[in-house]
Amino acid sequence: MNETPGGRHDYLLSFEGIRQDFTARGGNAVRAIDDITLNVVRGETLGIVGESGCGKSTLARAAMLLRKPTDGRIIFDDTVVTDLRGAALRKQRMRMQMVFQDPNDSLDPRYRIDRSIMEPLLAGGRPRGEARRDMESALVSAGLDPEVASRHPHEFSGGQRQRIAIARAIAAHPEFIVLDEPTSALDVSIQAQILNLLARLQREENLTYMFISHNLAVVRHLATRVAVMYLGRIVEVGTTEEVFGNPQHPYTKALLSAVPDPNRPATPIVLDGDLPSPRQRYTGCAFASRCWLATDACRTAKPTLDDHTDSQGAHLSACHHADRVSEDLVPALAG
Ligand SMILES: Nc1ncnc2c1ncn2[C@@H]1O[C@H](COP(=O)(O)OP(=O)(O)OP(=O)(O)O)[C@@H](O)[C@H]1O
Repeated sequence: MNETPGGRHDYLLSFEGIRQDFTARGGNAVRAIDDITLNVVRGETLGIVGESGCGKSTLARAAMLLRKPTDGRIIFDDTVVTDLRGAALRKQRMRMQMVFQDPNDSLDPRYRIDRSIMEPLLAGGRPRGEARRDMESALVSAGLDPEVASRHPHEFSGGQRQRIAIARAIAAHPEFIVLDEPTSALDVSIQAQILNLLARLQREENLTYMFISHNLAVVRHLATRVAVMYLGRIVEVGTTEEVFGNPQHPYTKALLSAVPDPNRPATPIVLDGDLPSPRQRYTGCAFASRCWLATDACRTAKPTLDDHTDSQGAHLSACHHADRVSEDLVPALAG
């Protein structure tokens, strides 16, 4: 089901039934992501939120074609990219880039900045003169003096290093960037600068972002739409306004309850019950063991992502009781 109005042409990237298992010695494999179908709309920032271990990074790595999923396919701009190999895969990878939480993951401490930025461009077939020009203009776009090119990463602060990592990502002129917790390791005072930089670059370069973060306040600020993950599945997706303002899944409601809101005192919902293991196979809803709305149906039938608005599929929730989530039915668990 499409979670936004419009057709395929509106989507830059689509996950279709993506599953990722990691084999384990003895016992069940870990199912890190489980049957994810999700579209990324051109020009948007799609926020991906959820607790540690819910599969956000695995989804990001799948999007970047760093690992072939166990099942399912990824479509980028009308091409099925999950089967690409060799030169075609390298060419595709130039169209998509990733910014990591730790800039050191993309900057080799032994290399000068110019080498770190230019190497992937040269590997992608860009002539040296052009690669140098792209490197310098990317540094300027990222708010840096092109002179930094001749220096090494250790000569810079964390915030500047993240600017360099962002310059490296945009130098390839990608269409799509996965931002994996890009500000989590930075001082609060620097975080806003980096978020503003990312927002400006998105406008200037027509970029589409997939933005992974634990920080819901930051997601609310930057994302156009939000997808909420729980144990490898998308449990809710919709516009940021809809998901934050009118959550339709109990798990989203619990996550949001811990975010300070100037308009109401925070009453965090404390989730009882066991968090199932990603090795466990279950028949019903993965959240049922912790959910205050759970009924027998939730323990036996897996809920699918369904539309819960009148607005042409803008807001989907995988909950048998989505229509009851907005009701104030959680007092027993409010702590
Ligand atoms: N290479 C791997 N081998 C085995 N298990 C893995 C591997 N990578 C991830 N997992 C497991 O898959 C699940 C999802 O992990 P993932 O890192 O994608 O979650 P996450 O939401 O990004 O977590 P975090 O926010 O802590 O980074 C976890 O149970 C994790 O232990």
